[in-house]
Amino acid sequence: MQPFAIAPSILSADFARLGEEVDKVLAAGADIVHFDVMDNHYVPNLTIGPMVCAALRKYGITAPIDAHLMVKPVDRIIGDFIEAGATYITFHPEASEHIDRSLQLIRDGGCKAGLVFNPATPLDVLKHVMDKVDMILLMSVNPGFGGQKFIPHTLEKLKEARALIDASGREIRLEIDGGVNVQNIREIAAAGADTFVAGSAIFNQPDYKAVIDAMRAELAQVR
Ligand SMILES: O=C(CO)[C@H](O)[C@H](O)COP(=O)(O)O
Ligand SMILES: [Fe+2]
Repeated sequence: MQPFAIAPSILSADFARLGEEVDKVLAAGADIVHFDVMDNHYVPNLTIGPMVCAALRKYGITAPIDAHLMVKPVDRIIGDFIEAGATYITFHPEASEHIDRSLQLIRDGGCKAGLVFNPATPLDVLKHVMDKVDMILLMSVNPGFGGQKFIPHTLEKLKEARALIDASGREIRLEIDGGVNVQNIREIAAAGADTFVAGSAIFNQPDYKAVIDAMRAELAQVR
């Protein structure tokens, strides 16, 4: 199993001061920067794109950037995120005509590739592409907005994904995204997640370090 990682979603950061916000959350102990890309087509919201990812790299952010693409069709934008310095690039199977090809495009660009599953999307396709994924991201809300409530059914799905990862023997991160907070992170980790996206739970509080420390204290009770 991968070491636990906390990945603040900058969707809930102050976009007018984005560089400072990312610096601040990394100084507070975050491991990965979760970067939500929404296209007002695949999801009903519009956020940030590869130029902002490149700007964060230019500003000096060296931490891993986890680009969560909620974009359809996805293939055309993959190259832009590779160029922009993303570390992980994940996409939804519904947003790709050729899932294997999209994963290969990401890997050929030197990035880590991942698939994202909405709450009602089954994990079936995974068995055909397990050798090409470095991350499996389970959505615990319907994608499009921050600040939604965690869907409890996702805990069962996490156990299913954890079993598939363990059986594969590969080093694959199991990430959870949506409604994660200090109160539920321990149960989510116990169900098999190792990478925790949290947007509103961190950025809506004045002291990011206090939230991240509290999350780590919960995680320390799992392993
Ligand atoms: O992908 C997302 C929404 O589509 C976001 O990453 C997610 O919602 C994080 O926000 P919060 O922690 O506030 O739920
Ligand atoms: Fe996300």
